[in-house]
Amino acid sequence: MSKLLMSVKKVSKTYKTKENELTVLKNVNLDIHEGELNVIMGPSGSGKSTLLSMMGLLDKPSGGEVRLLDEVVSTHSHEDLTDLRAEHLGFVFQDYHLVPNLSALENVSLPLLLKNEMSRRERDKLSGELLDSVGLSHRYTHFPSSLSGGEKQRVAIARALSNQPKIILADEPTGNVDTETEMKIIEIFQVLKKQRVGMLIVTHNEIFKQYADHLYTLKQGELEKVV
Ligand SMILES: Nc1ncnc2c1ncn2[C@@H]1O[C@H](COP(=O)(O)OP(=O)(O)OP(=O)(O)O)[C@@H](O)[C@H]1O
Repeated sequence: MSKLLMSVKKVSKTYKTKENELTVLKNVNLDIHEGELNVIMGPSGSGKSTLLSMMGLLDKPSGGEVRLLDEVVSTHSHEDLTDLRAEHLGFVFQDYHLVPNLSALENVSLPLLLKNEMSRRERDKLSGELLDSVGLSHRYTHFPSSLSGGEKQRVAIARALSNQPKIILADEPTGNVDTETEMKIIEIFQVLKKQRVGMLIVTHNEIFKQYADHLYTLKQGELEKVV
């Protein structure tokens, strides 16, 4: 059995507003092992992005726990979680979250700059290689505003890979792309699998069904294993 990288145990999430409470996740259990592609599908509003935020250590569950490398991390401080994210996780956001006044190369370099372990030259080299690998060698100096949706998506993927994370979490990674780019992105995930990266993708795109090692559906906050 391959190594368990991350898991959620009995996770629930309730959003509280002044008027009411909305329980979005109910008793969710999920494991991410190295080299495995996990795919979650489910209707809009079923809680997919919420679950991904818990696993990306961007938000805390109301109940249950999130474990990273066999340590409970959901109780850690905000600062600790920021460090753990930088060290172990690559996150691809549904709406890219690129920094508008940085070029494609600078956006990809950003996690490396924050980690502060490489010279500028090394950062640029690695970031350039990552942009090459997602087919964007001709877009190093472009700002997000002059990139297409699919190009932004690929910059976001390259950025998620730049700190060489053990785990990739991706929210609708083929959301705005044409078929050719979709295949490129799937190829990237296949390469990451070979590199033993553990992945969780939430998507509406049925094409991922055929590539998933484990397929789940999330319906009204309840996760069900399909494969
Ligand atoms: N911060 C919040 N406060 C209150 N309710 C929220 C908050 N974030 C999400 N929700 C609600 O939680 C439910 C689940 O949202 P979520 O974004 O996780 O769904 P999803 O499955 O990712 O949807 P989609 O496929 O459309 O992206 C929705 O009803 C949403 O309105």
